[in-house]
Amino acid sequence: MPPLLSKDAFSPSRYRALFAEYAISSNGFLPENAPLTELSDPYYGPWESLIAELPGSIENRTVRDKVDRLPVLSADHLSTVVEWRRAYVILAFIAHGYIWGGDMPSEVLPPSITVPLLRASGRLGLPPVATFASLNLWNFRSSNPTLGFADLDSLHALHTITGTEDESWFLMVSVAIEAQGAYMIPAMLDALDAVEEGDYAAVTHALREMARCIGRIAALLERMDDRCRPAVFYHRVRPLLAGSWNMADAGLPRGVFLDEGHGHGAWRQLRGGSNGQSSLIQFIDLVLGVEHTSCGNDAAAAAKTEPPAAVLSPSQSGNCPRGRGEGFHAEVRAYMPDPHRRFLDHVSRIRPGGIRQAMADLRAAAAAAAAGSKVETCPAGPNPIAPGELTQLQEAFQGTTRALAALRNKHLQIVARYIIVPARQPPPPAACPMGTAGGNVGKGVVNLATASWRKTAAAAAAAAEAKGGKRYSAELDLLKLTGTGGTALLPFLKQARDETFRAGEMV
Ligand code: HEM
Repeated sequence: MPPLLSKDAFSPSRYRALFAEYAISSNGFLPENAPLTELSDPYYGPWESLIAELPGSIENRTVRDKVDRLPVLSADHLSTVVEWRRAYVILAFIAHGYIWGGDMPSEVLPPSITVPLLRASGRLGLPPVATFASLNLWNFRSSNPTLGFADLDSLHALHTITGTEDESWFLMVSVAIEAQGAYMIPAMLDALDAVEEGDYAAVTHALREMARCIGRIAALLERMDDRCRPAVFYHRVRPLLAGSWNMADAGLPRGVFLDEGHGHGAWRQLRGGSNGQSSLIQFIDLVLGVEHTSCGNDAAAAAKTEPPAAVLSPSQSGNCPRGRGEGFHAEVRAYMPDPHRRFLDHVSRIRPGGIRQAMADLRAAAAAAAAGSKVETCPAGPNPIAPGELTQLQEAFQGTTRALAALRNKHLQIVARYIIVPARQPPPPAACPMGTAGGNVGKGVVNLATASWRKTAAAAAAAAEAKGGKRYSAELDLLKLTGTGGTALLPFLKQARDETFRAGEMV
């Protein structure tokens, strides 16, 4: 699917210096060129061999043995940024394979992975865990680059943790979405400028374009079902990509100890990889002025744990328990590459409250003018706005926020199909071709999928007993299901959708 407009239509060359500073390419938050497929220095051969056979090593339970025999390689031979990214991708995948690739999760990550992973993640400004950057942004190739990275059918993941086509497709849907949304970045920066200049027709036009682009993103999201089966996602992929935060039920009550050797190391509790870490969606929120306040997590678990040590924007703070402090959306910025996090901070400073606040200011000024009060200057821009123009702008803004709320609604439906429904069904037997990870409740495997199932089954039994044996709806317990990022799923996602919708109604 080609982008709506050519990338040149919104003169990205204007932003060349800005985009260079914040590592934004003509593919948005994706790199300009497809990521490196191999570290050419033979010194890193052991890493390359391990990642090449990772799914098989997890499946036959040899991954830990192999990692334990791996030497601690120095990161000093990495030089270019694309090499650092590749090292981070490899090591984050192996880390998850090591932690979750056994019957019980491993509470300790050995020095052979911890030491270089800490170097690579520190260099890139990311936490030492699989993130949207390692799984998606820097983990793809295209079999037909001339079609652009928004062409989902030609995208393939460089690495997956399960070796399944389902996982590759799951990861690539997000890559295509990032590419599809890329041209909105200069377009919306132009729109913020146009507010400043009082060129409201341009803002209206940009908002309409944005709504159409969000529609295309929604169409890509809907293609998830084409090649990613919910049961494979839920029982195999998701448990292996889980983080170490809020994972007590899944067997990591203290998180993971990152062992640096020689008696050094630290316990860390980190969110797992999640599309919620996409900078693109947060960029759209910021420009529109959609504000999120949910912590997206179980308050008790949140209060016990620390956010990752990374620079966080103070701009968004939610109604979160003390000790955690930020809303989910602000907190996951620590899981974005450092330049992208700084870019979002930059955008939030251009016009706090985004176009929503500008609309509110314009409306107040127009109302004051209609009432005959003297308006010294219009706070949203230098030019007063004509009533007809204001109506058009308002409609365009509402159209865009509705499109974004509809996208979040589609996402909720996906979450229902890929998490809620499979969580209600018993795990497949170990012998099933879907594989073993997560399908081994009876054999004592402990991970996110089996923990959710045990919780639901136990609650159902208890409730059935309390109700005199009546059939129990597991609905309430499903509300407590956690995402790979550690969130209490449905309330959080619904709140994000409703906050989006409300932003449109506020103008
Ligand atoms: C099978 C497909 C998917 C599933 C099961 C899924 C699941 C989830 C879950 C569980 C969360 C809660 C946060 C967390 O625990 O990390 C979440 C959040 C989020 N996801 Fe997805 N997701 C899927 C695909 C996508 C895709 C393709 C996108 C790309 C647009 C996306 C965008 C988001 C965003 C932006 C959030 C943060 C909440 C928000 O801002 O609305 N998800 N997702």
